[in-house]
Amino acid sequence: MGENLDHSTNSPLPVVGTVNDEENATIKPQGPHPSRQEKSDFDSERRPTHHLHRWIWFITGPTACGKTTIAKSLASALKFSFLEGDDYHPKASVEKMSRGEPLNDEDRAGWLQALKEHEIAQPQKKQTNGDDPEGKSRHLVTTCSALKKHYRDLLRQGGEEAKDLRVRFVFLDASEETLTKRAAERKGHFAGANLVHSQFEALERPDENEKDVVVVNVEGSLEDSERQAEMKLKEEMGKDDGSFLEVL
Ligand SMILES: Nc1ncnc2c1ncn2[C@@H]1O[C@H](COP(=O)(O)OP(=O)(O)OP(=O)(O)O)[C@@H](O)[C@H]1O
Ligand SMILES: O=C(O)[C@H](O)[C@@H](O)[C@H](O)[C@H](O)CO
Repeated sequence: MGENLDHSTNSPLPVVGTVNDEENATIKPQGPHPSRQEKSDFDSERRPTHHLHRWIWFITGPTACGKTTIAKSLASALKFSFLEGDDYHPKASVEKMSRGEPLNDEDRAGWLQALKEHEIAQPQKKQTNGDDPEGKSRHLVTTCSALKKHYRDLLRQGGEEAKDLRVRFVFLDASEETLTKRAAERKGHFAGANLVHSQFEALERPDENEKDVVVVNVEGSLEDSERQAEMKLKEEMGKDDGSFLEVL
């Protein structure tokens, strides 16, 4: 788990980087969107407007639902930047969760605000001609449990304030029993199985009015969950403007 920042010292936000190791460097998006012409047909005059949008996907759900695992897989597959939302929890919150004690709204307020501000502050990647010299996409996949609707509303607000942003959510859906088992089997994570029940007590599942939430059932294999999530993200981004976003 990455370094946890203590917001009282206003420490700098963690550097956003891409999950970009050798093995992933060769991963290409799963081919152009069916309606998409070959990249060679897309020169600057005809490039669709969707390049103007910045996408931020929040991978959400209770502890051990797979936010970090699936977010990293998505960032690799889409060549988006990855951000571990847990790194924004102040040290006191991490210690509290390590003891199996649930966070409350007050504990989460500063954390969510920091994530919201990062959404807006995310450095705008200069529009290039399709090369990506820095290897860092301006599009982001980030983890955030976002257990309650008003937490999600705060993050949505960040998107509205930033104007060029498309903020979307993936809710990783599994039973309390499954997540308790996974949390117990997980090694080296500050949150254990003793935190899972309180997560479900706090959880407000996204309702049918939250149209910007994609639900992924993660009861099956990890590979199946990752495949489902990638397919649903691409479908959602393609719907936005008729063609799958050319990710850098
Ligand atoms: N279908 C699945 N989807 C996601 N994770 C799975 C699946 N099957 C098994 N796992 C395992 O469950 C664990 C999920 O842990 P992970 O740290 O990614 O969850 P998380 O939601 O980020 O947790 P936290 O919120 O506590 O940081 C991993 O060890 C992962 O390998
Ligand atoms: O809102 C919360 O209570 C926390 O963000 C947890 O849901 C996270 O998942 C954390 O990583 C602990 O596992």
